[in-house]
Amino acid sequence: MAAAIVDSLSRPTALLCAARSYPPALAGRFELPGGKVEPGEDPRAALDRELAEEIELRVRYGEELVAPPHLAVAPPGLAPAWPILAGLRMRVWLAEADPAGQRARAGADHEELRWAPLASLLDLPWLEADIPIVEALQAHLGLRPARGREDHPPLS
Ligand SMILES: Nc1nc2c([nH]c(=O)n2[C@H]2C[C@H](O)[C@@H](COP(=O)(O)OP(=O)(O)OP(=O)(O)O)O2)c(=O)[nH]1
Repeated sequence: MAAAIVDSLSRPTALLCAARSYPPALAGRFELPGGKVEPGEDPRAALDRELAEEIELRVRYGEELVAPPHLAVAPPGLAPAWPILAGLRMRVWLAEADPAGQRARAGADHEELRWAPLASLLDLPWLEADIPIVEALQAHLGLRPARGREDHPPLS
C-alpha cells in the first residue's frame, strides 16, 4: 500500500516524493511512501502505520488511484492493484497531511523527501514500476490525458 500525498486534496499542486535509501540497487530512486500489509491487517491501517513509521506523518485519505484494467493485477477476490517489483502488488490512495502543516521527516528508509510540482514529477528518477502510477496520478489530477490500451502514437 502506498500514499500519493499531495499538498492539498482539493487544490493539489505538488506530491511528496520519497527517495529510497536501500537496497543499493534502488537507493536514490523515488517511490510513494508506504509498505507491506501485515497478515490480517486492514490495508489502510497498514498504510497509516507505515506512514507514521517511515515519514512521521498522519494523513487523511482521498480517492484510491485505481490501476486501469490493462495494467491491474487482480487475483480472485482481491481488489485490483498496481504491479510492482518481484511480483508484488500495490494499492495507492491519494492523501493529504491531517492536521495540515505537519512536516514529514525522512527516517532510515529514505534518503530524501521532496515536494515536487505535479507537472514535473517525471523529471525524478522513479522506481520503474512507479512510472505508470505517476502518469495515472497526473491524468487523475487533470495534468495529462488518461492513457488507455487504445492509445496510438501522435500523428505527425
Ligand atoms: N513503498 C513503496 N514500495 C514500492 C513502490 N514501488 C515499488 O516498486 N515498490 C517496491 C519496493 C520494495 O521492493 C517493495 C516493498 O517495499 P517496502 O518499502 O514495503 O519493503 P522493503 O522491500 O523495503 O522491505 P521491508 O524492510 O519493509 O520489509 O515494493 C512504491 O511506490 N512505494
